[in-house]
Amino acid sequence: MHIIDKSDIIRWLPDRPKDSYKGSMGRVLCVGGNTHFGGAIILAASAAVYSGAGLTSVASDPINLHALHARLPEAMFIDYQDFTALEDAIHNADTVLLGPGLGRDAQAEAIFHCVLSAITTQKLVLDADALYFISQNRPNLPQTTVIATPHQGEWLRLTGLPLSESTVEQRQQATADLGMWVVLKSERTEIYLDDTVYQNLGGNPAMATGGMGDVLAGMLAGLLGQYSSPKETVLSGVFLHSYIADQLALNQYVTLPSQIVTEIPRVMRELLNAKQQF
Ligand SMILES: NC(=O)C1=CN([C@@H]2O[C@H](COP(=O)(O)OP(=O)(O)OC[C@H]3O[C@@H](n4cnc5c(N)ncnc54)[C@H](O)[C@@H]3O)[C@@H](O)[C@H]2O)[C@@H](O)CC1
Ligand SMILES: Nc1ncnc2c1ncn2[C@@H]1O[C@H](COP(=O)(O)OP(=O)(O)O)[C@@H](O)[C@H]1O
Ligand SMILES: [Mg+2]
Repeated sequence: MHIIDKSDIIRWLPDRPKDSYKGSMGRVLCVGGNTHFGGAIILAASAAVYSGAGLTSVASDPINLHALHARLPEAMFIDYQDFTALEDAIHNADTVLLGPGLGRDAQAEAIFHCVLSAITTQKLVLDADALYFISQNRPNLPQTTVIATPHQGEWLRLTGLPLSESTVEQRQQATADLGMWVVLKSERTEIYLDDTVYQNLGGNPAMATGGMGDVLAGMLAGLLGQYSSPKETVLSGVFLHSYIADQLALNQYVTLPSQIVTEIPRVMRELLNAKQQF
């Protein structure tokens, strides 16, 4: 197992080209947020915007529209019950995040299948309730980069393998069977990328707050349109999320997911400055 190394993260961090414009910095669509869990998709979309995505849209229940725009006017909005609009939005995106706050009812299941069928070349990040539907249905996945971000409960539901009673080799085989890259979240998050397994040593108990995983999923989606290598993006997103949380925890008993979000641009700039000094 490889350990994620800060010097690699710094080396991989992309410098925004001089001729960057919003359409070249990643077009992200975040799908989720039912009538109960709007906060989950708002946090994820905020993380995508603050990670530098050029254009971010949210497909969600209309009840979340005003809350989203009050916190994140940068995001565009689609009613996720309108499947024509949803499919159009997917085709206009280069990365889709599906799952935070989606719920598990019949409407959520229909949206889940609509998104899976509409994906063509878009990279796909699956989190939360999208992973529930994967574990229930085992649908065919699109032939594109698919990244799942389960916590231990979601992992157990997906694979039947308890984290504490399985080996890395068993987990590697399980991710190969799933046909996705897997970010298996814990206090020592493991990242399964084809034949290579990485471990992230960052992170701390001040992160144990609802919404923390939604922010990670949004960061991954936001970064995917900016890096040239999806593997380097996943490793960088996991590292940055915990690195920011560790900085905040030096002075705070608990680190709120929304505080991680607002720190992302500053910390990315800090690491880019370190890169430019070499
Ligand atoms: N502000 C919001 O709107 C939030 C909404 N959320 C949404 O709430 C819905 C349900 O998410 P849950 O994660 O609770 O659903 P799950 O039911 O998938 O996971 C919780 C279950 O997993 C078990 N578990 C075992 N190890 C765990 C671990 N290390 N971490 C977490 N759980 C572990 C728990 O005991 C529990 O039974 C999702 O749609 C999610 O996106 C959450 O993201 C929290 C914030
Ligand atoms: N004690 C801890 N040490 C390190 N990281 C933690 C700890 N508790 C939570 N985290 C991190 O917080 C995130 C929690 O994700 P998740 O359970 O999906 O949250 P939510 O669904 O509430 O958004 C993961 O990235 C996990 O690694
Ligand atoms: Mg979660």
